[in-house]
Amino acid sequence: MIEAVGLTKRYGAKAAVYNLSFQVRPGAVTGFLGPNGAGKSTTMRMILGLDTPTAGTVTIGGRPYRQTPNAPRQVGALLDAKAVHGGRSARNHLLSLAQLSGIPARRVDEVLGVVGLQDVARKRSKGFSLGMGQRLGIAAALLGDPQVLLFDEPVNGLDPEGILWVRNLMKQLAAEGRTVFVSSHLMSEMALTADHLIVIGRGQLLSDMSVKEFISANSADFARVRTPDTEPALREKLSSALSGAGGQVVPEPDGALRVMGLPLPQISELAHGADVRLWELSPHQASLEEAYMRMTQGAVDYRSTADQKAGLMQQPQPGFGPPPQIPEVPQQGWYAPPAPQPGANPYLGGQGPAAPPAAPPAAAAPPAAPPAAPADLTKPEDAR
Ligand SMILES: Nc1ncnc2c1ncn2[C@@H]1O[C@H](COP(=O)(O)OP(=O)(O)OP(=O)(O)O)[C@@H](O)[C@H]1O
Repeated sequence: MIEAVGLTKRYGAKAAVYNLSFQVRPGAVTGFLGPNGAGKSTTMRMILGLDTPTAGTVTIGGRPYRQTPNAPRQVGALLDAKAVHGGRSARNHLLSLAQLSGIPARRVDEVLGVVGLQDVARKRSKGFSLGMGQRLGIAAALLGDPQVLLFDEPVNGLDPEGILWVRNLMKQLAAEGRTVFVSSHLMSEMALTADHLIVIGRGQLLSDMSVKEFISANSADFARVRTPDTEPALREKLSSALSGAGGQVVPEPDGALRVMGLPLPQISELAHGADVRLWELSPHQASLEEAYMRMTQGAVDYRSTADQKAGLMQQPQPGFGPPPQIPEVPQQGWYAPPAPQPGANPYLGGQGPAAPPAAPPAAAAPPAAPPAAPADLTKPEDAR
């Protein structure tokens, strides 16, 4: 199990991660979601001992990564698929990692088969596409047959077949009882892959619950009602009747009305009572993607000005309540468990208990992939 308690990382005045507490349990795929710059990679680097927390702790199986005996054998990670010596072949790259951790060379051929790179195993990786690089990074993570796996954006650059493959691989690894922690900013993909979701925004915890709970907590039922396009007055009449009965009514771009807070039969009765004919009355549920966008929209750092001008920014969708705001001063008990230490404003430098920013490790490469053990997920061994 991975456990973070009050995890905080500051880079000078910037709090990349602030007071983050969560657990990642074995036997499940846990999706780690958040918009660009939310702090996902920083958190993963701290889990792997590649960055030092400014405050708080993060452990794997009860110990910090760097104090874990044979850590590379316990934990495999894909952090940056480009962190590969481009002049080496895929096989030689994996062989060098294997040798560092005492992994037998036959395991290299096994994982090359698992990720589908056996045919290009002797080609230099600098000629690899983004997707092939991702597969090589995943092979390195699997090399030691570890019980704990971290993948930072593993589907980045993969085609649909590759995305499906990664999805199934993650599920299979979790089904084998492993701890699988996968970062992404794609809610739709995580909804298909993950059992549990940890969502962060601007370094803080927004949500920590199962996918099932996330869906029921964040998707809202509503009705779509459409009156004859030829008689706009009927739409206004119906809108007033529905609002008068306590419904929340919002016009949809195509001329229909979105109605929250009233059951379908009551909407029908109200329309009948107002003498308004209906062309459509249908039940809907907001998508998970929509719920996620809604949840994180207060925590999006980067947004195109063209999108803003074109009105393409995510608009608040009715029915979800006010969007969660990242508080200026973090409040104890606000989504996240209470801070182990009283917090200061993470967005103001030089205040509070912040330690000086820790120097990142010289090499931001994933930990060497660790020694082999019997693998359920591999293909039969190839003869060398
Ligand atoms: N070494 C660093 N020095 C200064 N700031 C950093 C450093 N690493 C990360 N940051 C900042 O910390 C914040 C979190 O970055 P991080 O890469 O962890 O986010 P992320 O959720 O992984 O984003 P993305 O989805 O875009 O990869 C960002 O604002 C980033 O600019």
